[in-house]
Amino acid sequence: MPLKGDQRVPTTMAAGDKGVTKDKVVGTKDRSVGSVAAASASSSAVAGATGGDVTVVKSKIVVVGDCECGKTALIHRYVHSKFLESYTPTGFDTYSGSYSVSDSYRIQMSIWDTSGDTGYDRVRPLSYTDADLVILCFAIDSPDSMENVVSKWYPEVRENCPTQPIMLVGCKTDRRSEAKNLPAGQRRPTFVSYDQGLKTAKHIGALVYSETSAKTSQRSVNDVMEVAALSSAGTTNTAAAAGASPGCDGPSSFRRQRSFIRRKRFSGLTEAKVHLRKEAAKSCVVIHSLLECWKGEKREESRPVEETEPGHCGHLETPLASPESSQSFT
Ligand SMILES: Nc1nc2c(ncn2[C@@H]2O[C@H](COP(=O)(O)OP(=O)(O)OP(=O)(O)O)[C@@H](O)[C@H]2O)c(=O)[nH]1
Repeated sequence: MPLKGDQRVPTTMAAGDKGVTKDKVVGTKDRSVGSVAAASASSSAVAGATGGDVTVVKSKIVVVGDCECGKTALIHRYVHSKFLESYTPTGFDTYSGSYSVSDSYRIQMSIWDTSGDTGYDRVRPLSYTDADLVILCFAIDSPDSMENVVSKWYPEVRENCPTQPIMLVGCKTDRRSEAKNLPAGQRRPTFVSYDQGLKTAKHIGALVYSETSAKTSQRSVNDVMEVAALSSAGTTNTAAAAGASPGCDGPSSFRRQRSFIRRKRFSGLTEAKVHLRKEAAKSCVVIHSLLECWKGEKREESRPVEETEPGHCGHLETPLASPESSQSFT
């Protein structure tokens, strides 16, 4: 069954609101390559658009990591504010979320849940197409899943997303406290420590390292997704918006912002949020001016020929393309 298009996005939201559209918009367990490619094509809309006074930027976030490490539970908790106790192996699923940076700037996320199963190793790479950011997960109660971050996931991500930011997320932190209450004599599982996670994040050049519990901490999950939204919107989208306007030079502030996100390593989510919010506000201004510039050019282009080139046959004025159609320039 092919993946369907999305998506419902609220038109008004408080600034800084995580503003999630709590709809799982696509819920297939489709394993066919074709449907993934189709979805990829439809979600490659990463250009900026203005809807009324609100600048909407689309971003694609891909979530990867070992089987059962907690990817689906993390996304589900964010989108539906509920912990998913049961385990159902994922094929490919996409979810939508919307994050309001300010009253006039919204990031519309397409969140791609993938399977950690090796059976999907040849198909999964299709999910990375047009990704703006990758969330790489492991479970803190599974040292193997962290080893696989370095030996399997990082190489796969870099092969398919050579420059996109990566966030490293250690899932299931509640298991640490759970283990403290184990009856005496019962074997305590081996955990990945916070420092080990941080070290791995540095090793792979991740933007930030964070630990979450989809079971007990909505806040930790929201923080991760907020930083993901802000950093994803600061990378490819601004490039797409710049590309939407071939005649307008990409402003230097836009280039600075992209390189800032690619260079930056944050010590934690709080620091990441503060910096990324500032950068996001700047990028909103940049995107808005690029779109205005592009619209101006379209107006110019669509003037009847005789106005500018006497002697040629005139042509009918073509209607102004909607901002969304700027995607075709990306
Ligand atoms: N205690 C605890 N369990 C969790 C947490 N997150 C996920 N789980 C459980 O771990 C199991 C696997 O979680 P999923 O989120 O489905 O795993 P996944 O990474 O999406 O797995 P695949 O679809 O196979 O790639 C489920 O039974 C979840 O309930 C968590 O934060 N704490």
